[in-house]
Amino acid sequence: MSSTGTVPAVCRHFGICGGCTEQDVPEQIYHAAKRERLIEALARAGFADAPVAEMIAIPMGTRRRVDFALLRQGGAVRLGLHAAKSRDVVDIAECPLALPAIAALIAPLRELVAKLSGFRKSGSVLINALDHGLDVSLALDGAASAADRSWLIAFARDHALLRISLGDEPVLVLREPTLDLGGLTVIPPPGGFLQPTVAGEAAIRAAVVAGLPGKLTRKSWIVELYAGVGTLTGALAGHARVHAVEGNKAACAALEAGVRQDGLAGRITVEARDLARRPVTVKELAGAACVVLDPPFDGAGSQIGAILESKVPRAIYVSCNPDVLAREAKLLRQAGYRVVAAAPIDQFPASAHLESVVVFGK
Ligand SMILES: C[S@@+](CC[C@H](N)C(=O)[O-])C[C@H]1O[C@@H](n2cnc3c(N)ncnc32)[C@H](O)[C@@H]1O
Repeated sequence: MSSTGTVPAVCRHFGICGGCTEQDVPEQIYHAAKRERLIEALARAGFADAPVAEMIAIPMGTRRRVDFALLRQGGAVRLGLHAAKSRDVVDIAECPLALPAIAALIAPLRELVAKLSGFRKSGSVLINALDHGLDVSLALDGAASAADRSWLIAFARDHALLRISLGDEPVLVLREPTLDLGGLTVIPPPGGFLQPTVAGEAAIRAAVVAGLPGKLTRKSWIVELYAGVGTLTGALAGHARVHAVEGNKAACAALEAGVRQDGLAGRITVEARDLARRPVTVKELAGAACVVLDPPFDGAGSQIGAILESKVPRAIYVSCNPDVLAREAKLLRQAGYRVVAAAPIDQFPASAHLESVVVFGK
């Protein structure tokens, strides 16, 4: 999207920080250009007249997952996002994209990591806002000392965090870090993947549920691929039985525990599986009413083949990469699918990134 520079950017770091490259584009032009990216991706796949809905807008100040980079340079610590197309860390004083509670931690976190002997030169700090507060996980490039752990504990108490962790190891849990995923409550692993905004997540969920086949019965079942911690799983289970497949073991364990805790074991089965190395097969897909897939940025790759060969009448594709979507949608068209609905969602406000949900039917 080309910047027109006709509205003032809201952040003082605009133009340097690589996070929000489109802040100065007037809203209407920005939303139209993003929707156009989905129209264009589907046209490239051979769906020239795909029914693409209006853009679902997400406001600034709502991002609930932020991964800040850390760099120690001389005596100072830089904390922020990378500069555009660079490994340089832009030291930030504000982040209007993030939830205010996350932005308020920027300065205190910088002070905290400066004191840590386990932080030598580079690292990162991932903040997830969950139902009742913030979950913070630090990745450092050295071994944390006992004193470092004491600093982390004091920081978590001072800022009333839910949990503070070193990588995936919790150092202190002050309150159960729960997350309501619309029909299922889970405790995500430290730093685990979450959709970046709550409103965007709800929009994805609504578009996926709206795309389900009309004639589902209690006995129908859905195969959900790349399920994460279950962002869509609980909502899907309200309509059919779900077999949820995910490659990250910690995410699977979180989802499985949530399913048991919420008494959904009769509706949802969970499988830890690397879909790149061991895709779900045509045989395993046989009889499913629908396959829902939400692959990582580089797409479903080798998993697509079995979907193409299967007789699954409906495939709902959640995408964060329009170029890969174009490639994989073309294969779906060649296998006899048409586009039933397509929804662009501004899950990454003020950036060129686009999230979309495309419903394919045979
Ligand atoms: C875009 S996220 C979507 C997660 C979930 N549907 C959500 O909305 O939160 C992609 C998911 O794919 C998983 N993943 C990546 N590569 C995978 C693979 N080879 N096999 C299985 N899962 C994989 C990631 O762990 C991540 O949970």
